[in-house]
Amino acid sequence: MAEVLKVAMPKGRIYKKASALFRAAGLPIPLDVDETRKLVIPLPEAGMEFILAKPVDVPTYVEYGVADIGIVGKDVLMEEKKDVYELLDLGIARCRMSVIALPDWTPGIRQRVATKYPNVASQYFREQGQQVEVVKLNGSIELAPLIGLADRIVDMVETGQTLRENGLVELNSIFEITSRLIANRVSYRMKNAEIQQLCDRLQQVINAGAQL
Ligand SMILES: Nc1ncnc2c1ncn2[C@@H]1O[C@H](COP(=O)(O)OP(=O)(O)OP(=O)(O)O)[C@@H](O)[C@H]1O
Ligand SMILES: O=P(O)(O)OC[C@H]1O[C@H](OP(=O)(O)OP(=O)(O)O)[C@H](O)[C@@H]1O
Repeated sequence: MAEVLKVAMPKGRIYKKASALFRAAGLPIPLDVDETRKLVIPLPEAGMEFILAKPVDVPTYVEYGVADIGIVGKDVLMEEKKDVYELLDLGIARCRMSVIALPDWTPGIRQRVATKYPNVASQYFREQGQQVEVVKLNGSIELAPLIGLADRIVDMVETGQTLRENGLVELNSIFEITSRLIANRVSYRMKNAEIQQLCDRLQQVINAGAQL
């Protein structure tokens, strides 16, 4: 008998794209479960159970093994550095991590950088040999240079609309972001057949270039 796969699914912008990818791979997954208040969703027909999580917590559930697999942005993986396997690049929720400032920004001796990703930002500026003070914020990061909290920010850019509407410029891009399929190390061995079958089905859809 095939084992049920416990899947940590991020609520929010990734959910719809990820569930569309699963459906394209032939799995009967509902479109709108993230709009209910229910957090654990049994999906017996798909051989799965969804755990609806805050995106940043997905690697934690997977590392601890309460979820066998999960879907998460590369940004979160780079920031959290959890002990999980990264199995597949799903190619969805594409954007980039960038350094952003007001157009009149100039390099100073010691500058302040605001971000939701303090580990990513600290590592980047260390590698660049730049001394900066990193301030952690939890959202609306673009506010920081506008109101004088920071000289630069490290944040995600997709369409560039947020930057344009706030008169900010992208100084440089640090890395590209897409969502990834991750697995718990023990689950990957114990439920290998189920996980491998899912990876193969998803890979086929990704290779076919389905527009989700
Ligand atoms: N503008 C964007 N375009 C494309 N992908 C994005 C964009 N912003 C975020 N993402 C991707 O989607 C993931 C989840 O983003 P989302 O905004 O849903 O979550 P969050 O801001 O962490 O959650 P919450 O709003 O609950 O705090 C990010 O980790 C990133 O990989
Ligand atoms: O280039 P764009 O298409 O404008 O997308 C980029 C914006 O999207 C994300 O914000 P999100 O919507 O997650 O809101 P947040 O500020 O609460 O993090 C990100 O932090 C940027 O602010």
